[in-house]
Amino acid sequence: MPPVPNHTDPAVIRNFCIIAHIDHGKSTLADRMLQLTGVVDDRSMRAQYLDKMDIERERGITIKSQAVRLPWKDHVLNMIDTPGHVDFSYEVSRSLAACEGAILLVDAAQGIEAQTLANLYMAMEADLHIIPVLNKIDLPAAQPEKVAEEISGLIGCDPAEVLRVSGKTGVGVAELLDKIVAEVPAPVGDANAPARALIFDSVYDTYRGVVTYVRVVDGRITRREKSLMMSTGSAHDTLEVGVISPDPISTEGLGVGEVGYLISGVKDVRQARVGDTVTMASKPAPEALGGYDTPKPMVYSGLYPIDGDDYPLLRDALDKLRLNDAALVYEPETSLALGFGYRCGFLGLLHMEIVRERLEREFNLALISTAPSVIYRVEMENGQEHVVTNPSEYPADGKIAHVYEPVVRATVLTPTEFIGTIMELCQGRRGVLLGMDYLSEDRVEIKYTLPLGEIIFDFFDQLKSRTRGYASLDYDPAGEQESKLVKVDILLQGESVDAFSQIVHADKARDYGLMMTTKLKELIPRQQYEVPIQAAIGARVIARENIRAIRKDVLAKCYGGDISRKRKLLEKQKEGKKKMKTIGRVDVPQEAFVAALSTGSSADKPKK
Ligand SMILES: Nc1nc2c(ncn2[C@@H]2O[C@H](COP(=O)(O)OP(=O)(O)OP(=O)(O)O)[C@@H](O)[C@H]2O)c(=O)[nH]1
Repeated sequence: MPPVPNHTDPAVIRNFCIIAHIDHGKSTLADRMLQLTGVVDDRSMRAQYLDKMDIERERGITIKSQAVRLPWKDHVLNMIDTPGHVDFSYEVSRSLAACEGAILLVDAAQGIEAQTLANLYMAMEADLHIIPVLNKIDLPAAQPEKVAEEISGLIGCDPAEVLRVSGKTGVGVAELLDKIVAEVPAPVGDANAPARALIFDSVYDTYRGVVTYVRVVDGRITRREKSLMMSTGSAHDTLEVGVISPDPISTEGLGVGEVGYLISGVKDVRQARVGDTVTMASKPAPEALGGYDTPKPMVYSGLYPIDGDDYPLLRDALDKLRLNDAALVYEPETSLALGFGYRCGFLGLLHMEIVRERLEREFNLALISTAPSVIYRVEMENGQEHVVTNPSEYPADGKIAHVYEPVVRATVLTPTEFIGTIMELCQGRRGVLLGMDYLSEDRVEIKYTLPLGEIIFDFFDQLKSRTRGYASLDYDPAGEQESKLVKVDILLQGESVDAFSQIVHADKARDYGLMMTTKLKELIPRQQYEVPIQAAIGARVIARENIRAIRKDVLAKCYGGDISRKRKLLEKQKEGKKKMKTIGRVDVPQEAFVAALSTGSSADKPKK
């Protein structure tokens, strides 16, 4: 591996990122760049580099290099990775703020998709120089002419200017690197000013503590002095400063325009949050770099261990995850039906799924999660206001004046043949059409305002199945709207089961009630007496099912007077009952909760 030139002259630095829809080939192109610039040699590319990543992954240390330094013809290129999903859009915007240029990568066989647009708009807002690139031109299905036209329509360039590359074969990648040097502006900053560096990522590494990825804007970050986080005002020893290429290489410091990492005595990522500014404690900058924002949860759900004894384990696991996830919030919660658990707040559905999956996989926990809920704002007639993230906190009916729910502006990109079915889906979810734009003859961008609460169930799955996977979705928060919302309770033998309560639009209350009562009728085994299952809004019952009584005579088989056999059977029955939760007088098996609460929804999953 050639030595990494330790340039500090901003004139030779180019900071860029690659923005693309999922699967359009960002990682593959990045791999080719690593190879072509000699950062990873051809032989070790697969055999060593990626293998090492696997080991890292297994051991749970930092998996990805968030920013890689690539030497290219007397220049230093810093490639900065951006998280690709809407849940993390604040973090994307911070990564973009660390760059001067962006490669807009579009799969030549797929064309522009929803996240291509979302990321492009963010890059344009950050004033980045955009280099449009068509990828996968080696594919027989590639339609470079058509997609180049789409891109040119979007950003107003000449279709002939759109570079054509293949991340797979490496065609065009050297030209792309040359173009980055030629077109992306060099960073500018004041080398003599007090240091200011933007944190664009922060990860917890089991061995090294919090590793903070920074882009220096002014001055110099050095390892000899204490560093200071500007939003918290806390100073820490600077243990190590360096660049990544692709292994961490420690350096004396980082100057204007440079991108690298910083390790300080920070204990968890909340103390070194994405978007914060780092300065040097000896000569602190008077003003932070703009735009620091604390991530706000959008979706809440209760997480409960299936085995109540695992509650302390769940608490430890959440504490550990928090070291690495500044956006995760949680507080203890008790449910009559599910016992002790935590109410957790997430940035979105994908974030929620990732957290749950990590808890189950990394910490071996079996969990029940309650239906996701958005944040409702309830104004009472007496002027009081409640913020409700859990249906059980919803104020009792009667004195409610107004209820507000969060809405999003959603963009769906689709082949024109699916317009009808998509509109039907959005309308059914209380969507309001904002407009339609044709990207080409057969591809269209449809914009809707939709309540967030309508998207968090199975919207994405519905969209994918109705369009055979051809439509893509992206959405941004767009404030709140007043709606006619009600809380539907589910009662077993007159006893409300908090885990099943849900806040829904008044027009959909009956559907929800019917769905839950029918589902539960199937899931709850017959008891020794009749059990009514009711759905109710306040005292008004809107749906009802009955589980008929059965008297299961377990002793019937025990003819004769074999008393020990009788006892065994009775004990076995007692064992079985332990796995039941008792609601009032009704025994409900755990599986019934799990099954009744599973919505089958899943968000757009990134592969990484
Ligand atoms: N034929 C062909 N396939 C490619 C090319 N680039 C990427 N692929 C394939 O496309 C798929 C997605 O590529 P990735 O590089 O993982 O895509 P990505 O954009 O990084 O995906 P995310 O990380 O999930 O956003 C993989 O199966 C790649 O092998 C290319 O130039 N030609």
